Amino acid sequence: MHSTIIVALDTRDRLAAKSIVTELSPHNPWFKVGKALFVSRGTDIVEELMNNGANIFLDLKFHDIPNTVAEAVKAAADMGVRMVNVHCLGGRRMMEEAANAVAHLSSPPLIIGVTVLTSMNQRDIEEVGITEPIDQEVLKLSALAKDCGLDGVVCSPQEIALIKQQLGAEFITVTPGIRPAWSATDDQTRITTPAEAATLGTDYMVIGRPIIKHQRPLEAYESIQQEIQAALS
Ligand SMILES: O=c1ccn([C@@H]2O[C@H](COP(=O)(O)O)[C@@H](O)[C@H]2O)c(=O)[nH]1
Repeated sequence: MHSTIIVALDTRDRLAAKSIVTELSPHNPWFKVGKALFVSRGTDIVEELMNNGANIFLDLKFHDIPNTVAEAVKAAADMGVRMVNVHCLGGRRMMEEAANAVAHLSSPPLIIGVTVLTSMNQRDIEEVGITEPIDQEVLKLSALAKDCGLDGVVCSPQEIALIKQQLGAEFITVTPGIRPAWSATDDQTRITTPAEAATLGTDYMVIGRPIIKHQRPLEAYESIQQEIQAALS
């Protein structure tokens, strides 16, 4: 069992992003480029990071009509990113076209479906019309994503066990909502510690503020890595 840390580069500042990448370079982690960095720095920053050898998760959470999402996924694959995501709520045809868009490639990016955002609690989802218990909604969307040919889902670490039990260990879980005991919860609600997420068997942990807002990002990263190793040993 192995859990890969993906560091979320949630900044609009190219130099700040580069400084974190350089500081963490001894560990060669994966990096996530999301909306803030991509909207301000575009494909240039992605290419720059990949030229330095980084594995990139392009977290733009595509949610649109099937043709538009398929074209966006193709563009992400052309860039050479290792992982890209779409919203499961885009539905079956959208997810199938996203998966089919890269199926012919020899090394396609992983296509991951976003289930229910880790910032949302039961009340939040009820307000937007979802009445199921949150874990059942996540499982339902995950099963649909798998049926459509996606490689895995973004979910809370609290839902890893349910997804792995019901959909198989090979179906990938990518889990934000990771908070070491020493860090603030921020806007996340469905959280666990890195040790708990590792024990539950997550494949990728997405961690942003606990590392990038820490006074010493390398120290934070190494402390989390040690916590994970201790949990798995
Ligand atoms: O459900 C989701 C989907 C994506 N995210 C993203 O993960 C990181 C988490 O950052 P933290 O600072 O560790 O909270 C962030 O980029 C989100 O956009 C998520 O949190 N939840």
